[in-house]
Amino acid sequence: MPDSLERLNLILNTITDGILVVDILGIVLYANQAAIKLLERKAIVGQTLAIPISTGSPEPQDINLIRPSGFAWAEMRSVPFEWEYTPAYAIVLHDITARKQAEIALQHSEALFQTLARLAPVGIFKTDTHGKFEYVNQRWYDISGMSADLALGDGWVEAIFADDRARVFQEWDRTTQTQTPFNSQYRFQYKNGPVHWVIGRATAEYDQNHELLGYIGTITDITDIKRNEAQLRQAAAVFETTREGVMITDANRRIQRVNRAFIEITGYSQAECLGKTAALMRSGRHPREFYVEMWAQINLYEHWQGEIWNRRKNGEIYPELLSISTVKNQAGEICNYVGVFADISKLKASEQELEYLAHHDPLTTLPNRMLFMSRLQHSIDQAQRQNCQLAVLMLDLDRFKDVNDSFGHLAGDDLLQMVARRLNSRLRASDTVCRLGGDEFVVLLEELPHPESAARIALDIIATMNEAWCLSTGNEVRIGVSIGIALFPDHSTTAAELIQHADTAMYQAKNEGRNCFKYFSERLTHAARERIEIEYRLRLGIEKNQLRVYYQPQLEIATGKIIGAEALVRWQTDQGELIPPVRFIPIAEETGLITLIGNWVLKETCRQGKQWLDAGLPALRLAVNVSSHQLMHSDLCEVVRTSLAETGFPAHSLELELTESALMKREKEAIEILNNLHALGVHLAIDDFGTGYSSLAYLKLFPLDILKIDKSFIDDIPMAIDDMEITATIIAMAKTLRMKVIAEGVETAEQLAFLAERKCDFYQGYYTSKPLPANEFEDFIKQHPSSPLLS
Ligand SMILES: Nc1nc2c(ncn2[C@@H]2O[C@H](COP(=O)(O)O[C@H]3[C@@H](O)[C@H](n4cnc5c(=O)[nH]c(N)nc54)O[C@@H]3COP(=O)(O)O)[C@@H](O)[C@H]2O)c(=O)[nH]1
Repeated sequence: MPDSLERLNLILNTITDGILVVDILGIVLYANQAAIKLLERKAIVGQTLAIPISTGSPEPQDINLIRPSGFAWAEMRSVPFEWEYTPAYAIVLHDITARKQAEIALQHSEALFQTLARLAPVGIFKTDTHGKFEYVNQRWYDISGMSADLALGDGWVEAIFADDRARVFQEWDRTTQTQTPFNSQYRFQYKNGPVHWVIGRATAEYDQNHELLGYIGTITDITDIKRNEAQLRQAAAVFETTREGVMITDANRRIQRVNRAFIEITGYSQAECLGKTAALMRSGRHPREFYVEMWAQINLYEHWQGEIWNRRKNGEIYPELLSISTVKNQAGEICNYVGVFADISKLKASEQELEYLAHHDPLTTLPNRMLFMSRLQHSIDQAQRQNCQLAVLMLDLDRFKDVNDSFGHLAGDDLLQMVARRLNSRLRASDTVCRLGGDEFVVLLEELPHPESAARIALDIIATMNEAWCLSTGNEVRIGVSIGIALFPDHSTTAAELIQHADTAMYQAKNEGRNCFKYFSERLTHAARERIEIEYRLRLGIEKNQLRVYYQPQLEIATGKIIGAEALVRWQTDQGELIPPVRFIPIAEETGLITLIGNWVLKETCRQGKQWLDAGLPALRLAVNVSSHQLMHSDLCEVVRTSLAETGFPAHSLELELTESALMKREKEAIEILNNLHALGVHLAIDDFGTGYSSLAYLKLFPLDILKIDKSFIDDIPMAIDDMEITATIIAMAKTLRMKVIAEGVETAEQLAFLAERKCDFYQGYYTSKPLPANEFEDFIKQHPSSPLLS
C-alpha cells in the first residue's frame, strides 16, 4: 500500500462509519476497520458483498446486513469514483441497527396494542393531561353505546348515566388533582340505550422525565354481575324471609345450609345441623320403607313431595308438607338436594277441628247424625262378621219444651248439655251417644248379650233422666224420656232402617204415656218387660229369703243305694208360687245375680248336709251347680272354703257340678280354679256332658271326678239307637279316664236297665224321685235306705 494510501487508511480507520471501496463487480477493494467490524468479516478485501452497491441515487438507503451474529441495519450511501484507474464505488455504511430494532419493537408493540385493544373484554380509553379523550377501543363503544368519534375530547361525558354523572366528575376531578388512580362503579347510558354498569379504572401516564402524558383507563362491563348480584340478593332475601323451612344438602345428603324459618320450625341452629343428615329430625313414625321409597322417587324423578312427620329439637312431633328437589352441576351430576317444607301442624289441627265440627253437635259435643250413621254402619259390619247383636235406642225427652218455654232457650241448652253428660257417664265407653237435634238423642249399644239387655239399659236411662235437674238459673226441673228400641239383626240389617224402626218405636212409647221404652216388635217389648219384672222381683225375693233348695236323690246303679243328691234351687214367692230355675236362672246369669244365688245355695246345702250328718243320716255327697259367671267372676275357692268351714260340712261330701261351656270359656283360668278346688278335697263333676264340644284330650286337662251324661241322651232310650250308642261311648270313655259316670233324667226302668248293662255308676231321675224339699228328702232317705231294684 503506497504511503498516501497508508495515511488515508489511518484516517479512515478513525471514522465510526464503515467505508468500503468496491469495483463495479462488487469485489471489495478497500474496507476500513469500522466496515470490517460492522460486516463481521476479517479478510473482506477481494471478496464480493451481497449489498446493492449502486442505488443510482446519492440519497441514503437503509439496507439489511446479513452477519454471522445476525441481522444488522445500515444506512448506505454510495458514490462512483475511480480507484487506481479502475471504476469503483465508495460506500459509506452508517450502523442504524439499534434505531431499526427500536422502530420494529415499536411497530410490534403498536400492533400488539391494537390487537389487545381489539380483543380486550374491557373498554380502553386514553386521555390527555386534561382528561380529554384521545383514544377509545371498540369495546368501550360497545359498552357505552357512543361511537369513538363522539367520545373523543369531552364527548364521552354524554355517555355517563345522568344520575351518576356528578359523582363520576367528582371522582375524576379528584384523580386529576391528586393524580391517584381512578376506580369507580357507575353506569353508562347513551341516548336511551341500554344501561351498562361498569367498573371504571384509570391511571396517570408519565414520560421518562416524569412529565404527565395523560391517563389510560379501562371500563369493565359488570352489568351481568350486578344483575346476578341483585338476583342473589333477592334469592337470599327470599331464602331468609320465606316462612317455609329450607335445607340445602350436599350430594351425600349432609346439611350445608338452613334458613331462619328452618331454625324457627325445628329448633335446631345452623351449627347444630351442619354436616348432619335430615335423619336428625326423624320422628320414628314412618317405617324404613317410607324413606326408601321417597329417595327412590327423588332419584328417579328428581323431585318428591308429600306429608311427613318430623321431630323438633324439643321432641315434639309435627307434620310437614315437604318438597325435595335435586340440583345438578353442568356435568349433570347431583350436587345438592334442596328441601323446602311448611309446618302444617296448625293446618292439620284446623282440619281436625273442621272434621270434628262436621261430625259433632256444637252444643253438647256429642257425635252428630253423620258420625252416628257411620259408626252404626261400621258396627253392623262388625256384628255381621262376629254374629253379634246390637241395639239402636232412640230417645226423645219428655217435657223438654216446658223447660224451654218456662226458663228460656239458654236454660234449655244448659239442660241438653247436662243430659249429654249424664248419658255419657251412664253408658259404657263402647256405646255411642249422639244428639240428632232438638231434644232427640240416639244411642248405639254394641255386643248386646241379650235382646232384653237393651231394655235394661233403657230403664237405666229413664231412671237417670227422671232424677232432678238443677239448671244454671237455679231452678230445679224434672223431665222424662221416651225410648224406642230397634235390634240388629232382629228388626233390620241396615243402618237407615234401624234408625227408622227405633224412631217408630219411640213414638209408640210416647203414645203409651211417655217415660217408657218400646221395642220395634211387641213380642220383644213384652218379653223384656217380663224379664225385667222377674229381675226386680227376684232381687226382692232374695232379700226376703224366698229361695229354697230341693234335693234330687242320686243312686248307685249296681246296689240301688242312695249315694247323694243334687241340690237344685227353687224360688217360692209370698203367694206360694214355686218358680222353676229355668225361668229365673238365665236372668240371674245375665244380671250377675247368679253369684249371690249360687253362693247362697252352696252355703245352704253345706248347712243342710251337716245338719243331716249331725242327725245321724248316712253320709251323702251333695252336688251343687256352679254357673260359669260364678266360676269366673267370683272367688269360688274362697266361697267354698268358708262355706265348708262355717258349716263344718266335710269337703269330700261336697260335689261341684260345672258345665262344659263354663270350663271352655277361659280354659287356663278354669284349670287353675279347678285345681285349687280339688286341693280343698271337694269332688268335681262335669255337667250336661255331650252337649258341648268336649273331647277326651280336653277332659284330661281338668281334675274331674265325675262325668254327668246329659238328660237329652237318656230321654229316648231305648228307642233311639244313636243316643244309646253315644251314652255307651260316654260311659266307656269315662272309665278310660278313671272317672265315675252319672246319668240324669232317668225316668224308666228300661233306661235304668240299659245304664246298668253298660256299667254306668250312678243315676238320678224321676224314676226314683223328683227334686224334694229338704224335709221330704230326709223322709225319702229314711224310707228308702236302699233300693231292692237290682239287688
Ligand atoms: N247355677 C245353678 N243352676 C241351677 C241351680 N239349681 C238348678 N239349676 C239349673 O237349672 C236348670 C233347671 O233345673 P231344674 O228345673 O231343677 O231341673 C233339674 C231337675 O229337676 C231335672 N230332672 C232331674 N231328673 C229328671 C227327670 O227324670 N225328668 C225331667 N224331666 N227332669 C229331670 O233336671 C235338672 C237337673 O239338671 P242338671 O243341673 O243339669 O243336673 C238346670 O240346668 C239346673 O242345673 C243352682 O242352684 N245353681
